[in-house]
Amino acid sequence: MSSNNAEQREIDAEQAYVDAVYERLDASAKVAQSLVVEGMARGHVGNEGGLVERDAMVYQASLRLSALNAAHDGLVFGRLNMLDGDSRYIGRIGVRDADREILLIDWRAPAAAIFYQATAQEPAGVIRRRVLRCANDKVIGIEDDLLDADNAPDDLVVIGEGALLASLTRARDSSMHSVVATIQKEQDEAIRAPSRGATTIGGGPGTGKTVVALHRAAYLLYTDRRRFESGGVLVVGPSTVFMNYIERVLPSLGETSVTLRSLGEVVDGLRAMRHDEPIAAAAKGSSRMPAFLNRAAAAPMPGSPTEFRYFYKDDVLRLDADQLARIRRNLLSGGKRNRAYLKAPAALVDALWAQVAGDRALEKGEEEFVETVTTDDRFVDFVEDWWPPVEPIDVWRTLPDVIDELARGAFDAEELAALKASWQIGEPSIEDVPLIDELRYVIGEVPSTGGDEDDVPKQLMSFERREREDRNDRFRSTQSIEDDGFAHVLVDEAQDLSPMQWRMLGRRGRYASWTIVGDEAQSSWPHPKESAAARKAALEGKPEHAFRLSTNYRNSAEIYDLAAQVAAVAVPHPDLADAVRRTGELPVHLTVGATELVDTARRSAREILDRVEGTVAIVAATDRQAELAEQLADLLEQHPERLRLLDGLATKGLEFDGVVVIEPDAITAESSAGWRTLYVVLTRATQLLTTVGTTDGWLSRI
Ligand SMILES: Nc1ncnc2c1ncn2[C@@H]1O[C@H](COP(=O)(O)OP(=O)(O)OP(=O)(O)O)[C@@H](O)[C@H]1O
Repeated sequence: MSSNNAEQREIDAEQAYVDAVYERLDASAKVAQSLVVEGMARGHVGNEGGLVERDAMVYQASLRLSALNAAHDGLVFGRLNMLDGDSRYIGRIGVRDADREILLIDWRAPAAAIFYQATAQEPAGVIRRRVLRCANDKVIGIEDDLLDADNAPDDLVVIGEGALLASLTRARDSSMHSVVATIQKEQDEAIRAPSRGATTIGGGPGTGKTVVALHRAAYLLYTDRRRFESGGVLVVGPSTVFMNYIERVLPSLGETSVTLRSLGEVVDGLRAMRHDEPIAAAAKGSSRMPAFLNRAAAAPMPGSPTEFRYFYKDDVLRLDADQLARIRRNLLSGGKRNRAYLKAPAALVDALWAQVAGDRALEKGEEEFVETVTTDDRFVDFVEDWWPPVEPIDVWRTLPDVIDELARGAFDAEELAALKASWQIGEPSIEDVPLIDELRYVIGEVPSTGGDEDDVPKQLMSFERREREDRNDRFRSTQSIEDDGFAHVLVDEAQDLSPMQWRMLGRRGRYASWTIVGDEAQSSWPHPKESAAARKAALEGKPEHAFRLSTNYRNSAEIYDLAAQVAAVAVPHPDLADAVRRTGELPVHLTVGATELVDTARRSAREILDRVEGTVAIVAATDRQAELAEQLADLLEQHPERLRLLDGLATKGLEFDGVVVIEPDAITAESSAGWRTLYVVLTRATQLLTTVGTTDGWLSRI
């Protein structure tokens, strides 16, 4: 019997089992579907109890339905043949038969753990570990690991060369996939670590930090669904390109309830896509920012009135600039600016009443005075102009005008110029988002006029302001600050977070457990010490548990050997990984004249596109992007799905079968983190790497 025949027979046998599992999955989906329909019908009962019950039922059934649908592809992926003769099938979610007997064990269940932890040295009762490769619901291949040859029955068939290698050599497409079938032991330990404090996952490029962290999120949801689903799991990554790249992993593990945000989208209502140039970016991220923002948040809005006059009976009452400033200080000393919204009229009326001297007015008493003033349009208009409820974005817009006065020397001339220039653009950048968030917290929210403000006189409680029509609705925060907290915060590429970004995430994870993923050697943040302090503050004494992943599953050993030399220039003690896959393809460097640069890069990209099946990136410094996009438009248009042009920072966390780097020396020169960025860029390639430059200074330094 040929080995092909043996494999086909095994596939057919496995298919029969897989079919039975799908039948049960379909039956469960039908039940969930009919629960949704039934729940909807209950709403028609007409009483409130019926509605609550319906909502709960529809919600639960819909969740189950979306989990069942999401886990459909490749539902069954593993089988363990045990020493006692039993078989256990492992899948993306758990499935039972009509008698509640287990057909498929959820990969996160304790009974599935040995699928990942058993080794030939310690088989833990497992004889053969089998990975089923499926396309949709069809088994198309099998990869076996024989873990306990001594105890294997004679007729046990063993197919393939091991699942991991088979999966690593597969072509990359534009999104990350789950690795649930081939999780390695050290990765499994990080995935299943208890959810306490902060779990850090470190290790060099391509060691699976991202994919492991995502599987960990799915694991936590499985182990304590109530806590993490109701409290929320927030996954934060560097860019929208990166979020698009990873977005399919969790749904494919049956988890659809996780909030995925890039750093420019962490704050509700904001969606920033653009990075600032390095000087402005570093200044905005710096821990020198909060003090300035505090002052900016307290300052009057430009154009607010500096005087108020009011005629009452025989008196001319006047609040001049000094008096208004004093009232302002008092209001701010009592708390956040918007929180004082209801208190401002009372403070003003008090100050006015103190000036009343005329007999007619005094006779009528304070109550009538308050009534008269607070219902007078002139007063209402004044308060509206002097103490409007402010949106953080409105204060953010004032920053270029107030920074000279309010930063009090915290930034040097070069930084001030860069900050002002960036703010002139008018749209918030990714680096502005934490600033707006900071302002949001400093300014606070306008209290509801529910009537629980203690010391506000009755008349003032009903003091009504007119809605200002000119407000910029686009960036208005949609949720209240209280809604920001999550039960778990997962941060990827954490080595790049600025102090301000740590503060922004810290506010969302005060009561959360954390998973923090990073590799210092890949950092593009210029001031690591400042960031470390902000990280510590964000985690507020939570205990940390560190895991380190050691094997590079992405790069060929040939590519990683070169990249590791760049890492050694980039940082003193890089955390290097072991790349285990040799391809025989050495990286290529071409030195050419300036006029040939683009054509050579185009030719190299074309060659690589012909040689690999999957995706290819052309990477160049940020300031060449626009020009190259035009020059390479023909090629990019020919391969919209496979080819991308990116700058160094935008490649963070991504991977491609082939990479062409244009002018590596321009990338190292781009910022103080340039060498680390080049290290990131070189470690994106799984198979082929070509660098093209008019100089090769970087090669002579390594
Ligand atoms: N156990 C595994 N089985 C199969 N593939 C794996 C496994 N672990 C990691 N990989 C693959 O290795 C590649 C790198 O993984 P990932 O992007 O998570 O690494 P990383 O450590 O976050 O990298 P970087 O720090 O460079 O961003 C991905 O294609 C991932 O699917």
